[in-house]
Amino acid sequence: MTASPASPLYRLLGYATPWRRRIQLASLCSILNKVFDLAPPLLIGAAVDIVVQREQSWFASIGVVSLDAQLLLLTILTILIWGLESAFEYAYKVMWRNLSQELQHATRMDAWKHLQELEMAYFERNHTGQIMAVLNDDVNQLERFLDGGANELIQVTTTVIVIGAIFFAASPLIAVLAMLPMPLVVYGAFRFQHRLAPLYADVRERVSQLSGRLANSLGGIATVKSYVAESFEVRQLETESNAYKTANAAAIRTSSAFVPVIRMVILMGFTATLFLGGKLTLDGHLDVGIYSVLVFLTQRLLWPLTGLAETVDLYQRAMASTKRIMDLLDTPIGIQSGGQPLNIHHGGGTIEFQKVRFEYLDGQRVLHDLDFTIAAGQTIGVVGATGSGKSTLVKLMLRFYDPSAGTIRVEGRDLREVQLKELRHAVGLVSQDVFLFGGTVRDNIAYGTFDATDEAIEAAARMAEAHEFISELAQGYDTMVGERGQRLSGGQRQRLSIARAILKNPPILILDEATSAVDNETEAAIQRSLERVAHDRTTVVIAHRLSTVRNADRILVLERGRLVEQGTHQALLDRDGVYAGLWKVQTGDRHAAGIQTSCMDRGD
Ligand SMILES: Nc1ncnc2c1ncn2[C@@H]1O[C@H](COP(=O)(O)OP(=O)(O)OP(=O)(O)O)[C@@H](O)[C@H]1O
Repeated sequence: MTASPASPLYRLLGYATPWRRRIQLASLCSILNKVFDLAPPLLIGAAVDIVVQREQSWFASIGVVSLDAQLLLLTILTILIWGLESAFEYAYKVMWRNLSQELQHATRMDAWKHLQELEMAYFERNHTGQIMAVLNDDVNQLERFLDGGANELIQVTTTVIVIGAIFFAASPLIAVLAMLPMPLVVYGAFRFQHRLAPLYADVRERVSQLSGRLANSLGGIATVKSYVAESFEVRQLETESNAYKTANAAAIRTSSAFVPVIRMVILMGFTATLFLGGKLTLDGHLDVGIYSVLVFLTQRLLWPLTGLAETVDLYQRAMASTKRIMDLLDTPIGIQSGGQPLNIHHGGGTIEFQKVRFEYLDGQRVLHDLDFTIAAGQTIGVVGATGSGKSTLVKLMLRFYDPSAGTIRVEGRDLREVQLKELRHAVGLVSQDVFLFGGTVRDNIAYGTFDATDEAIEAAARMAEAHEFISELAQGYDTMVGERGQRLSGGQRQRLSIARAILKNPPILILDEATSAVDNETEAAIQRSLERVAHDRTTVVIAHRLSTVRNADRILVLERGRLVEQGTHQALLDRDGVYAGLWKVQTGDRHAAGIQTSCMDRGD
């Protein structure tokens, strides 16, 4: 994921621009609630003032002389203030909570949408579990902060300002002494925040490592079991979990020190108010009512400031998470769609590779200057030893990656210039790694052709020779296939994936080892259906079993990323080169094939 130098808060505010008005309104409600919440000590002061000063009280000075009227006014003010405090409390809670829900939903959905657009190379660089941690844990941290933390920060600031103003109005001298520790508190909070930031960034990173390990291990649970590696997996997770615990311990040590330190600093202000205010009152320089207000208010200052630690803590966690979410959102899309429409019709679909070179991220050259043309409507076989680059060829045709050099054209257009969605709509891929989604048989066939009718789905299944086994399942087309299609056999899964490609009805069909996981009988069945399907489309068939491609119009033979031979099955046999060698191996003429295969293994 990429990183931006701007602060996470700044980036979050930029992201939250559409919610700005509502954030301002929620902030206003938080402020007003706090202002009314701080008023009761003033009411107590007024009550003391009334009973001590009687007709010389502050209320009397504004014209309410009768003691009964003063008490009545005090009662009305109290009801009003408490009523307003409650009303604003309700308003800010509803607003902040709804905002937090909307923002968490929006960030998750935006991150997910952005992820869908990212190229395959991104998913090779970042593990699934790590990406999931961003979409779950990090988004939840942000939600938690907005749920309560944002309001806390606003209210603490309001408290300091309001109480500061009252102190200054009551007695500038005491105000200065009481407020003296304030800069220390704020400085302390920022210092802590500064120290906590990298610690929480570390914690977030550990969470994603942990989640990565979990996803990886659960994904390979059958391998774990078959290799009796359960205790190895437990130890591995223990390492990650311990790292998470240790990272948290460092953060806990620092964040826990905050409250005691701040409390001692505040104590200085409180004792100054208590002592100096008391002395001034005894000497007759300060009214009893005002003294009681100041003592109560210093208390009101104390508690929110100790709570500031937790809020800073929450804030810091949220910012560490925000950074990761924003980094994901800002990751540039490596494979950008071109603007031109493709408009391939059935029977069309010429594919040209012109001096195509390719390397994956590790920089190892996998394809070397490939040059070939597949005419529209032809069936082309691609064969070659394991690792010779056959599947890579397919990934380039689908633009999962772009070539490092050279050009791939479909219908004469450079793939980089055509609309990506149109290109991928035009290509149907049946690969050796069949992926079924948790859902019904019907859902899986209709994946990608979401508006297909039941009749069309059944017709595709019949063509893929899948209808018969589907009909025998307990719920037919409504049978749940389980996670990744675990409840079906490999051959059944493969037939569903062929039905899926048939339903898509693309002008170009790519079969990457489509029959590799099935028995001979199933292969024959699949072969029959594929011949029917390939009839009016450009078809690329990648196969290890050469019998699968012997009827192809042309066969391309790859060796270590180079196109070493091409021609029809018969022409290649006559040539007696690499292909002929492979054919002999597969048809049982091992002796004759010995020389050829050893050449292939060496890559000569
Ligand atoms: N995502 C990747 N990152 C780095 N290298 C890769 C990646 N995928 C494949 N390779 C490498 O590219 C080379 C070609 O792989 P490719 O999958 O295209 O071969 P293949 O001919 O389809 O093999 P097979 O017949 O075994 O499926 C191999 O050396 C492989 O290690």
